[in-house]
Order: sequence, then C-alpha cells, then structure tokens
Amino acid sequence: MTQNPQPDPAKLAASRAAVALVRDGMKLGLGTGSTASIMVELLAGRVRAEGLSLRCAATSKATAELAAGLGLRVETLDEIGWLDMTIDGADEVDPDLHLIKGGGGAHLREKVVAAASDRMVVIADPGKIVDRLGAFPLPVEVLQFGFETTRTLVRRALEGLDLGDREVMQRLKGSDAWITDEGNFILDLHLQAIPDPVLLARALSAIPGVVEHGLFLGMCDLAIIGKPDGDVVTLDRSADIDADMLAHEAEARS
Ligand SMILES: O=C(CO)[C@H](O)[C@H](O)COP(=O)(O)O
Repeated sequence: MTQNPQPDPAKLAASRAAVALVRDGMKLGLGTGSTASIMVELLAGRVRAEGLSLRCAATSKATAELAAGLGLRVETLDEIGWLDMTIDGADEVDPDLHLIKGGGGAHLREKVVAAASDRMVVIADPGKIVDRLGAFPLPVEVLQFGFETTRTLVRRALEGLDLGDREVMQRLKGSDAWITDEGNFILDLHLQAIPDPVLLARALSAIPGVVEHGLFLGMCDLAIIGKPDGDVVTLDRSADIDADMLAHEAEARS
C-alpha cells in the first residue's frame, strides 16, 4: 500500500532523517498528514529491510490504517504506555519550535500522543517555517454539544486579546461539518498573526466546549526541515529552552 508514489523531495528528506533516528525496540508515535505518511512508508521499509521490532501508536485512524497496511505493529496508546519518540508534521514552526498543528484535523490525538513521548520530532518542508505563528488558521476542536455557544465564547476570548475582528470558521468537508476521529467539530481561527501564543492557548483551554487547540507550545524537541535538494536543517530546542514560556504552557495545560 503506497500513498506517495512521487513524494515531495523536501518532505522526503525530512522523513528520511527522522526515520534514521529510530532504533530497534522503540515505542513510537506516528503523526498524521502528508509528511507523516511519507515517514510511515519509509519506517515500514526499514522494518522490512532490517527486521526492527517496533511498537507504534497512531495519531489518527488514517495513520493507523496506513501503518497497519504497511505491516507496522500498531497498538493503542494505552496498550503501549509511554513512547520513546513521536514523529509528526506541522503546519507552522516558529524559531522557538512552537507549532501550529491540526491542518489535517488530528491535533487532539496528536497532542495526546506527543505528550506521552520522551521526544517529539517534527518533520516539515521549508514552507512551514515562520517568524511568528498565526498565518495558518489555528484549528480548535470543539464539542458538537453547544457548538454555537462555544463559538461565541471563542469569539469573546479573541475580543479579550484584541483579536475580535478575526474570522472563526467552522471547518467543512464539502458541505458537511468536518467530524474529527473523536466525533467533534473544528473551528479554524483566521488570526493572521498570534501576538502571544501562551495567552491565546490559556484563553482557549479555559473555554468549556473547547476540547483542544492546535498550539503546541514547548512540546517539540527537534524540528527536521527538509530541503528540495534532499539536504536537511535541524532546529533543536534543547539548545535554547525558554524556561518562562514552558512554565506558562505547563500552567495553561494544568
Ligand atoms: O497537524 C497535522 C494534522 O492534524 C499535520 O501534521 C499538519 O497539518 C501538516 O500536514 P502536512 O504534512 O500534510 O503538511
């Protein structure tokens, strides 16, 4: 089962470098999206060629299906427990390795899996690198119950952060509501720029109908950016960790 007959060379380069980090016996989180799919295919190739013994938890039904179809051992996160490493894509990566994720609508499971991992490795093409998060619409997974109420509360939260004139769109699939793997809806926040991601993350997390937002702050340890010529650039958070920001994010998530 091959989904990427002619993969994007930058995504392929990043995926190849990330798969090279995998060691026999590892427990791995598998991300979602086009880059993560390339990575899963390369990983399955390594397992076949080298007979690696891996246990994998997928971040979406689509990835679970792809990985299992390629012969990887896919189990639930609870069956595996703690993971050594998660490899996932991203929609935006800033210089502090803060991310926007959820373009594929899987950020809820992606965040749970990343949080259960010793290390989160992001694989991306150069188009994902930004100076400041927010040009990509921020996905927010919300309960179907009270959806319009939650949308109003999200708008009010944005007003409180002087972002009140921004669009808060329900994500659609054709003319139907987009339904996540967990059965929820998605709001896409067209913010243009996010002046303070920590404040926004905290405000969104405090809204009862919000299940999870796509800001991944202080979670990514290593970003591997593939280049079209097949080379990669790596950005390593451990070299320059912003302790204040991490404390804020931990507080926001508690
Ligand atoms: O967060 C995600 C899915 O929820 C993806 O990792 C993100 O959208 C990047 O996808 P792609 O590799 O296709 O550009």
